[in-house]
Amino acid sequence: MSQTDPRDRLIVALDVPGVPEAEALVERIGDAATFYKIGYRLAYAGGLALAERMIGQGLKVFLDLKLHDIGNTIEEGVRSVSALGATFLTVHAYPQTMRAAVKGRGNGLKILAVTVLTSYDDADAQEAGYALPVAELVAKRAAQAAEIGIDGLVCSAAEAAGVRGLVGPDRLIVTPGIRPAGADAGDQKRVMTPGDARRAGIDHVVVGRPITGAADPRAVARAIVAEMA
Ligand SMILES: O=C(O)c1cc(=O)[nH]c(=O)n1[C@@H]1O[C@H](COP(=O)(O)O)[C@@H](O)[C@H]1O
Repeated sequence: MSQTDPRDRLIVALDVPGVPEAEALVERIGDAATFYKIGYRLAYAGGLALAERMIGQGLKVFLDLKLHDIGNTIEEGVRSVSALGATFLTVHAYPQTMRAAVKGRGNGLKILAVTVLTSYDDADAQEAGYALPVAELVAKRAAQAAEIGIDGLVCSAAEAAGVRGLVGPDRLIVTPGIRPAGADAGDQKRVMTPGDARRAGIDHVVVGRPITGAADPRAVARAIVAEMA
């Protein structure tokens, strides 16, 4: 699949309980999507072996493991993940963690740093002990990530334009919290439509429930790709 295939802009979050459900969903979506995200729920239920099978079939896989640990553990863990052949892996955007992840990456794996989760607003950041408002915390972490040599950033689309200014044109910006107009936001607090996200200069959007919970996931995936074309 070429880097310029417009379908690659959509990453479908396979937030389903197990491998049979994930395989059924990938089958139903068919050629409407090329890129899938496997997070905790599926990774700890056979999802890593599934990831290798999907990669073998020519699909791209984003392993959303959001790693965060002491440097040595991160470096060696990222080395293990590199062998799986995934395209993206997430780590939390703490400087020690990001430096170690960059050291351990190989085999074409790109490291994405999660700045501030899209379910957080300023009150949530304050509750977690951060003095900075979310926008400033995102900016600080994005600047640190760029300096460390991280491949891309995960942030909300609302922050994408500011992050682009900080990290330059070569780093990837990947945004969850994307909702087609009229879709339920669920627990996401900083949301944007696919079209607006594209206009904000993001490289990939991550969409879960609006596709996985749809009566026709393939049609929703197609519509999202078309909205970003
Ligand atoms: O790293 C992520 O993918 C991520 C970061 C973040 O800040 N917010 C966020 O929602 N995500 C993930 O993006 C997906 C969004 O799913 P939906 O809200 O169902 O579209 C979920 O798999 C989340 O784990």
